[in-house]
Amino acid sequence: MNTNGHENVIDVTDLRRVYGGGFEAVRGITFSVGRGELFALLGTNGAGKTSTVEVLEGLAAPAAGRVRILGHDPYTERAAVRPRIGVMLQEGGFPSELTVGETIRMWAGCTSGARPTKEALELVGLGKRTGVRVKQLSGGEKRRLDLALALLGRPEVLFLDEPTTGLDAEGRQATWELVRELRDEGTTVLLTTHYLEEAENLAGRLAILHEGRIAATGTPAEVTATQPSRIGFELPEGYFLGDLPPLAELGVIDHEMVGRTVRLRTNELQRAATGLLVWAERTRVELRGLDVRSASLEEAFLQIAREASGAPAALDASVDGAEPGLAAASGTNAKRGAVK
Ligand SMILES: Nc1ncnc2c1ncn2[C@@H]1O[C@H](COP(=O)(O)OP(=O)(O)OP(=O)(O)O)[C@@H](O)[C@H]1O
Repeated sequence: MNTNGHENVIDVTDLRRVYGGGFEAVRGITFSVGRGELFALLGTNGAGKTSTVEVLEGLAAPAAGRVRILGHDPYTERAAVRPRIGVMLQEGGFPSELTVGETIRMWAGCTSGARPTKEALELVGLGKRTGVRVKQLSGGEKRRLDLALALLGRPEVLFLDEPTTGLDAEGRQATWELVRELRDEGTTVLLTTHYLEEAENLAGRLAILHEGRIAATGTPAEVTATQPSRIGFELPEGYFLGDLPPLAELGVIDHEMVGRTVRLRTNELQRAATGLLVWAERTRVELRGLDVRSASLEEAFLQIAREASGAPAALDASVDGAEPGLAAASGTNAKRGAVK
């Protein structure tokens, strides 16, 4: 049971995974997912997402720690767990000479309580492709066939490893819609993705993995709230940073000025924005290009990954859309200061 009194369908405690040769890809992670929740695992390439999910799916044993899926050990009690879960691997391997219809019928033959194959294919938008050989499907269509196979057994728990990679925008939206419907029907979903927008749209909670450890976890709003908000504007000609109200008093934690563009970071967005606007009003100046924004999940992700690697925070990430760190690394004419 979790703290809300709901049954934990996925329970992971101090999980470690070590590959032959001794490389520790997962270094002690703990999280749980309640029934009907959609939990996203995010992380940079090689962070350990697939290594984690494979253990949860019962495909590999943990080196240490405890994993329970629906109350069972997915590795040693595979027979109890497998019929109740659906797995969409990152790379599904289908016999390429079979047609879509033959593939799903073959799968249905091995699945207890399978949905009608026509229904599963229609759910993923492949209803009209039954006669097509798998080798003739596009990459996105293959991903959708993978999803149809994962859904076939009406799973209580669905593992989706990068389900929308290779899908066009329309296919991605359709998959999101389907995943939302499944979640609303009570399916518990564990999703790994590189699309932060996908996690922001679908996940009730998420964890950001970095080098085998959880660097941040919570609801998307909680994770983004850990990152400072940003304000950017053009300082009018004839004005200098020193003409602004004392930035520390506005709750600004650091700032930089590149040309006439001022960028600030703050954990007190309303106070900082109000202070600046009151100053501008009193001084009768216009703050051109004023841009006030909370961190997005993407910014939070990039910043958390940077911090976890020991790199300094980037000031200019959201104001002009540059990749965080680029200006900090190369901005020779940038004046930058931490606000004491
Ligand atoms: N079979 C293996 N043997 C040795 N090391 C491996 C093996 N599989 C993965 N690794 C290593 O484990 C680490 C985690 O890999 P994993 O595939 O879990 O990351 P990921 O977060 O899923 O990455 P991606 O986003 O690129 O899919 C990486 O450093 C990877 O090189």
